[in-house]
Amino acid sequence: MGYQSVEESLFAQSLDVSPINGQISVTAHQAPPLNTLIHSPHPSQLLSSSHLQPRKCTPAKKPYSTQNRTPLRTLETLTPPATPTRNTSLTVECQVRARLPTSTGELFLHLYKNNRDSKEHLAIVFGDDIRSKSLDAPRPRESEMDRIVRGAYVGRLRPGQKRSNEYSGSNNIEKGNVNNVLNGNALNTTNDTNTETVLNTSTLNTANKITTPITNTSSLQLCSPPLVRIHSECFTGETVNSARCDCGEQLQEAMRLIQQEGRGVIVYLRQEGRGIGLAEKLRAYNLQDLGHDTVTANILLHHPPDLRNYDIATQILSDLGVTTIRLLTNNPDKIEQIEADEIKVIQRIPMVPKAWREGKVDQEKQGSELDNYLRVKVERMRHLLDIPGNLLTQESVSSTFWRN
Ligand SMILES: Nc1nc2c(ncn2[C@@H]2O[C@H](COP(=O)(O)OP(=O)(O)OP(=O)(O)O)[C@@H](O)[C@H]2O)c(=O)[nH]1
Repeated sequence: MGYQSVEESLFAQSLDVSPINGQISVTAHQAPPLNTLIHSPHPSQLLSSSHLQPRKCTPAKKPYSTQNRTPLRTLETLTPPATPTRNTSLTVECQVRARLPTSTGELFLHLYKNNRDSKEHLAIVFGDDIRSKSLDAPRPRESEMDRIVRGAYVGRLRPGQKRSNEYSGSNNIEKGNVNNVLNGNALNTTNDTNTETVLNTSTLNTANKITTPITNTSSLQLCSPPLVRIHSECFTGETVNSARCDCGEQLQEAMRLIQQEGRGVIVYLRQEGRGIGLAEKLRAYNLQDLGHDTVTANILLHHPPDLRNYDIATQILSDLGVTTIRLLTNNPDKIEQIEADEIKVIQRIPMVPKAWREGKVDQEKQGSELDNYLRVKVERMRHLLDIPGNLLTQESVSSTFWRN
């Protein structure tokens, strides 16, 4: 990830951010507190904004001026959770599964626990034939009712049901396959033809893993590896409809596309703010309001541009028996990381934001915060998206800012 300006590299000088095995590795070297950085003469001389002019700074006992500010990042907390030898000790287990009817169809929400963090990562599963091995595996001393309550039942529950393997309702699992499911074997609909496709395409590089429009045919549903989205939590975009990013739209679109096919998975990872958490993301928003882009704002807060990793997602997919996939993403880093974990991505399906679908942006909305956010993803985070023609003629926000 290249630094874009002298100031950015100065702020980041306490960090080495370099990719190792597709992972970003971060090492801190005595990172000075943020207030020192903001008030230190050199970077601030480069700033036009009066908000960041140097002012007298007496050494404070606390590293931050705000009482509630979390302490400055230390070496330990700056290091991303993943290590180059990933996955050896990571395990995930589906704790509970439940059916959710939605306005556009039905899904099964799977809640996972893992031995690395205490977050409730989720798999949103469409289609009855995708089953969690860890959920279906029998547990010591559990009763039939225990199995039902944690969601390890087959078919649909009905009032008064007493057994977890009583087949009921209409779904894709034939009666004869119930035993398969109960034995922990997720049903495999991949046929030989498909395997061939996988072998033939496995040498494609990430950028070339493109893309055919999704067609809604029943043969596709039966033969194709499932459509998958690995989505990172975004409270602002998904819950309060922030227009700073396209996260809410992406989640909705992924649900629509997968529901249209009738089969697939959204792994919903609790790595808010590209892994820095909501509080830090909100601080980053304030820096963005001062004119910094998303990457620079992270660096100013002593974070790497993207702190996420996807090994919990790959473990969840493996648990669901979904190891060959068609992935909804524009992010090549995501593809590289999950392929390193032995998930085969045979097709990348781009997620083109609505605002950019026509190849040019509505003149009135041009230059919006969303445009800037998307543009930075393309220009600084390698995202595989075409910038609309009329935006290409504009300078990006960050370069304009630094020029002033
Ligand atoms: N630090 C930070 N995180 C943000 C910001 N805006 C959105 N996010 C987070 O970014 C994550 C989504 O990442 P994106 O880069 O938009 O998309 P992606 O998942 O990498 O790529 P796609 O698969 O193509 O969608 C979510 O965790 C959001 O909370 C921001 O301004 N700063």
